[in-house]
Amino acid sequence: MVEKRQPIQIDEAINKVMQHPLSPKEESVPLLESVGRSLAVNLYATHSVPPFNRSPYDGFAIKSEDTVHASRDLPVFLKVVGEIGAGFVFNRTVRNGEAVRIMTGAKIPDGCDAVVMLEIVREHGSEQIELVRSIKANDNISFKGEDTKEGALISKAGTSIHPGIIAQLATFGYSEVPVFRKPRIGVLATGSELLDVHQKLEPGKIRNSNAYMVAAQVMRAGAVPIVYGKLPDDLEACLAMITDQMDDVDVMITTGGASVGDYDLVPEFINRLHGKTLFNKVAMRPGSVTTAANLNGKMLFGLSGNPGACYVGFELFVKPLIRKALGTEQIHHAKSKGVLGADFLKPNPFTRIIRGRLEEENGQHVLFPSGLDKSGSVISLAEAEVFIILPAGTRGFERGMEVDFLLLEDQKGSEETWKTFSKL
Ligand SMILES: Nc1nc2c(c(=O)[nH]1)N[C@H]1C(S)=C(S)[C@@H](COP(=O)(O)OP(=O)(O)OC[C@H]3O[C@@H](n4cnc5c(N)ncnc54)[C@H](O)[C@@H]3O)O[C@H]1N2
Ligand code: MOO
Ligand SMILES: [Mg+2]
Repeated sequence: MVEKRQPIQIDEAINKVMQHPLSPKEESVPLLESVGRSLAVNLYATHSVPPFNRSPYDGFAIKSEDTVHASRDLPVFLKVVGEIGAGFVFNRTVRNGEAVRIMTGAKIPDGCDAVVMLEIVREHGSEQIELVRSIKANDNISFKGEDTKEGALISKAGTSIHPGIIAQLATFGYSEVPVFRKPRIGVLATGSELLDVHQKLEPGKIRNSNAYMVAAQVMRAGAVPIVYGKLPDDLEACLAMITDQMDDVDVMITTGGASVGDYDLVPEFINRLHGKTLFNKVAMRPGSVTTAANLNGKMLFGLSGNPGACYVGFELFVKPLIRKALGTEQIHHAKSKGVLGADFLKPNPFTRIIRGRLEEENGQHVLFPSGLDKSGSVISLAEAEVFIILPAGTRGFERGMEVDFLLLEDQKGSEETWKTFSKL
């Protein structure tokens, strides 16, 4: 008689996984290698930006009081006493009646309180300029600290480093950047039907797509995949591989054999490894057979062999664990609302997670399935950019109804868990 498994709700399963977090660890990498990594420290401004008052234009630095009465009828003439480009400083205090030719980015000379653009002065040789209007104090000055003051918090630990943050890191002198270490995630596909990617098709066989799909999901989540390829449905071979490699990874993922069939070995190898099963049935479709276990303090996920179910299982249960290890609180997918672009009339006792495509129509998000909505479908994943969430219940869903969806590519994520989904 086949074992009867007790399904648990998605949020409960996530909570169980998150009770076994990986502790974030720090390392240091060269500035440009930190792109896409998770910042390990709060980034504070170690000096004001800009660090000195500077000119935002090419022009002349002046004392505004010299121009108070300047007009077309009564022009003011100033003596040009020097010239500074960006990176240079004028080495004495400017006196009344004087001006310094100044280029964008150069430090405002002491004694000056305004800049006039080249376009609005009349130059008489290189020695003298003529002004026909008055200039207000502080005109055309980029003030020290106007961008940020020394000591301000710029970016929080756990933020994914993008080009804008690279600019901050460079500004504050981080040639080496403290980042959270990427967790190492082992990926092993099981199944006697599996061929390697380079192999020719044979009767009854298919190529191993899950190992590479999951490896890519691991990378998208910010961790390092250690791909062990494939093994046949052979208990001893799988046990040997997992036992050998467990020390080398933070988390182990297997795909296939998670269900109740004759060659479904996941329950057995968890047993043999004295693992503690956290769950082996989740009230969702696809991915209902997703299994999670704790083996001697490390997590093992037995994801379904069906590619659609495998993909969903990773996103919902493994990704938050990785995100937590990368120091962020936004461990879940960003969530939004849209309307269904197609009917889903069959009611389901389990929450349905449809791999979907997002379109904009009249300013509204409209959600479409991205292909064949079956657990075993692999092609529908190509266009999947969202998960459309259809709550469990006794009714189907019609085109035009509003539902929640999750974004798969979004880097920022969300702190909200599944508890917050609307019940339709
Ligand atoms: N009697 C029952 N049968 C099944 C149940 C059930 O509750 N009772 N659950 C079904 C559900 S739901 C799913 S999902 C699948 C889960 O299957 P397994 O995790 O045991 O996976 P396999 O049986 O090994 O394979 C399923 C399917 O996926 C293909 N596959 C496997 N590995 C790969 C891979 N690396 N790349 C691409 N495709 C792969 C495999 O050939 C099978 O077609 O069980 C249902 N059955
Ligand atoms: O796990 Mo199965 O994918 O629920 O169809
Ligand atoms: Mg099976």
